[in-house]
Amino acid sequence: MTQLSAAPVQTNIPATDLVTVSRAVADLRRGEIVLVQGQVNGAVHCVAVIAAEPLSDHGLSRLGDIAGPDANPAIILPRVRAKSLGQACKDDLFIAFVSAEKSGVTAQSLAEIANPLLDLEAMPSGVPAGIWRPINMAENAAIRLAKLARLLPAVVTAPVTPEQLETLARGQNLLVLQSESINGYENASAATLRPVSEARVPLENAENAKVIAFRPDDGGQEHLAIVIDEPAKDQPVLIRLHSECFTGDLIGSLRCDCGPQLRGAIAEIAKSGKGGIILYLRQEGRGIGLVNKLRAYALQDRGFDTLDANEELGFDADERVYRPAAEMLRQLGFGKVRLLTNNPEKLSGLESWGVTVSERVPHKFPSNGHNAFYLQTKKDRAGHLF
Ligand SMILES: Nc1nc2c(ncn2[C@@H]2O[C@H](COP(=O)(O)OP(=O)(O)OP(=O)(O)O)[C@@H](O)[C@H]2O)c(=O)[nH]1
Ligand SMILES: [Zn+2]
Repeated sequence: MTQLSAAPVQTNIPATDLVTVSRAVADLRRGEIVLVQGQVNGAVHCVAVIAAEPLSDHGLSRLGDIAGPDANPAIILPRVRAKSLGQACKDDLFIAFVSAEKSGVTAQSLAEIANPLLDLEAMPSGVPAGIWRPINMAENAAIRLAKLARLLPAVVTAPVTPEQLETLARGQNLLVLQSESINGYENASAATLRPVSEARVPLENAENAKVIAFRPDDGGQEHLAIVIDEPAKDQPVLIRLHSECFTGDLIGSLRCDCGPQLRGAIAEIAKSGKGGIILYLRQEGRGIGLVNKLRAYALQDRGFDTLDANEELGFDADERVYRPAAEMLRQLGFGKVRLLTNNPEKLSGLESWGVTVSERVPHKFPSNGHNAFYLQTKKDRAGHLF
């Protein structure tokens, strides 16, 4: 971990700042420019940011106009990507490439640099020579914002002064974000989750079930609690934290074990006769989103394992946070749980937010021939307890 990524995460972020992050996520996904300000040891860095993935020549030229004639935009890439482009970058997680000239840098050439699926061995032709430099606090937060937007973690940035930032925000109606609001967004947003709807939903293996939807104040994604029967609040409650998996939960993908785990948890809770809860967390692809998970699958078909594929794309092996789960449990009135899982990080994640895990209940299902290597990798490299 570099010093930058180890920056302390602030969790008491004003509600208006959370809404700004939520709005900026949508702007970034549309190819819009946002402004990020970061401060470390008294030094202030401000950048105009555009995501590399939906980059257009129009967006790039707007960013160039913002940067002015003397400053060239930089592309911020994951270390692994820079390495495969022939750049040694020690232990920085992300690195900036600044081309020496503006001419020749097109949206397409930058998008190609950013996409590890394009299998580039060397700098694509058409991109002029340039320099590689460490990223600053604002650029680090911009990468985090791209991750929150479930885009590839690669952005194009142009440096601006704090005065320019003010002028641009007013004159061009661009959002201004503080790096600590971006870095702390997920946990701070989880603290504002509130139940917004609830209904009885009889399930195949648990007829007495209800689904409660929780929404954060900033308008971010809803998480769901599936409550089966009437679990007692003064006893440890049997629960599962289930991260969303469109492919496994919904269409029966054999690449993972999510479908059997979800249905198995419902059946096991119902069978216990004491009730329990499944928290269905909107953390598809271990928090990288469905589109990026499909990219990770494509890399796995080229020989990467499930953890390396994430890292090749510029993500951590696991990007999930557990405060949403802890917050929903708290609001439902449960402080002690028996957790259906093989993943030790779920235990420590919940406990770090004040939930007592009195027991881990193993949750293993037979492999199906397609997911054996995936399950073995989780055991060998992610410490899963099979
Ligand atoms: N990035 C990525 N995500 C994956 C892959 N395979 C499955 N997933 C996601 O991994 C998550 C699996 O979630 P869980 O089953 O809740 O968690 P787990 O870490 O396996 O832990 P337990 O099942 O509780 O033991 C889901 O969000 C899936 O979409 C993969 O190859 N890459
Ligand atoms: Zn799955």
